[in-house]
Amino acid sequence: MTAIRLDGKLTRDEIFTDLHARVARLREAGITPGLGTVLVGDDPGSQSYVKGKHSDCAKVGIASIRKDLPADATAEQLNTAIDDLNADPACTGYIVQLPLPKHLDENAALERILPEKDADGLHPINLGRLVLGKDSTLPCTPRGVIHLLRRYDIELNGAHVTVVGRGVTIGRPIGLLLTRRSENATVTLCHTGTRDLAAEVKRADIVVAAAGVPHLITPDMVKPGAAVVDVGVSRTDAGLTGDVHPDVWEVAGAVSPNPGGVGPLTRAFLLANVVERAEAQLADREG
Ligand SMILES: Nc1nc(=O)c2c([nH]1)NC[C@@H]1CN(c3ccc(C(=O)N[C@@H](CCC(=O)O)C(=O)O)cc3)C=[N+]21
Repeated sequence: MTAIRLDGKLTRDEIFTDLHARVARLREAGITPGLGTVLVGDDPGSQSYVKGKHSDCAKVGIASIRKDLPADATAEQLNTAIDDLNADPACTGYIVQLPLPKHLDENAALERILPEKDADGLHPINLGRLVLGKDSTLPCTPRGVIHLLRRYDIELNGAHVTVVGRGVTIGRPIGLLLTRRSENATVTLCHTGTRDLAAEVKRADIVVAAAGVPHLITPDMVKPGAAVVDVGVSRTDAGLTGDVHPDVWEVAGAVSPNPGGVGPLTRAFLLANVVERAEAQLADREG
């Protein structure tokens, strides 16, 4: 038996079709959504992600603004780039690409972003609103995971989801989304301190692997028929390697591969957040 493939690229294309139409409507009303990116340094992974985000923008008609700083940029230079985007009316939403070089403070950078321009949904105000159950800009990768599962009719209501990894971009926030009444899942969050990872994964109807450890999830750990979403990615000598061992395809009912799974959806929901911010601006203007 081999698992069905949760196809992130196909699903991304569907989202782009919808966004393209919404962007056209905004432009007719005189608002062009604009995505800004702040990239510090020349890490090849980050360079390639940022490039991908700007080429996605071109596909759906969103303007894009790049601010690239050298690896030795000072906190003042970073603050200036953030303040410029906060003040720029052409930028309706933006991100500071993570990770930042070690000498810069990521939390300080995230907090400096105007919450209404936070395209990542990682500003403390937006994360706090999510905890409180208020409308907020949602983190892109968790949104992508949930959209992909729903797209392939994988039942979330009552499902047991085991999340592996406690990072701020996925592991921490995805539990907040999945345990809302609208998703109604039960979530176990595992990390490097988890005593028996295999047992926690084995009980899951859905496994979300976001640890960044190559092939951490092996077939013996997976309940037959479970859905496995591979979010973690590592750059190895052999190329990009996900957290899920390829033999898991023989046991699982559905697998979201990496690459080709959640990554394209992270980018799609980044654009969706930018479009939604611009739509909110339009509603304010007309309200
Ligand atoms: N402020 C911030 N926001 C982020 O959303 C953010 C970030 N920092 N830092 C790094 C991570 C990583 N991330 C990815 C986005 C797209 C792919 C993606 O599209 N991957 C393709 C392959 C692309 C390739 O080959 O490089 C795929 O999975 O098929 C992967 C990873 C966003 N991140």
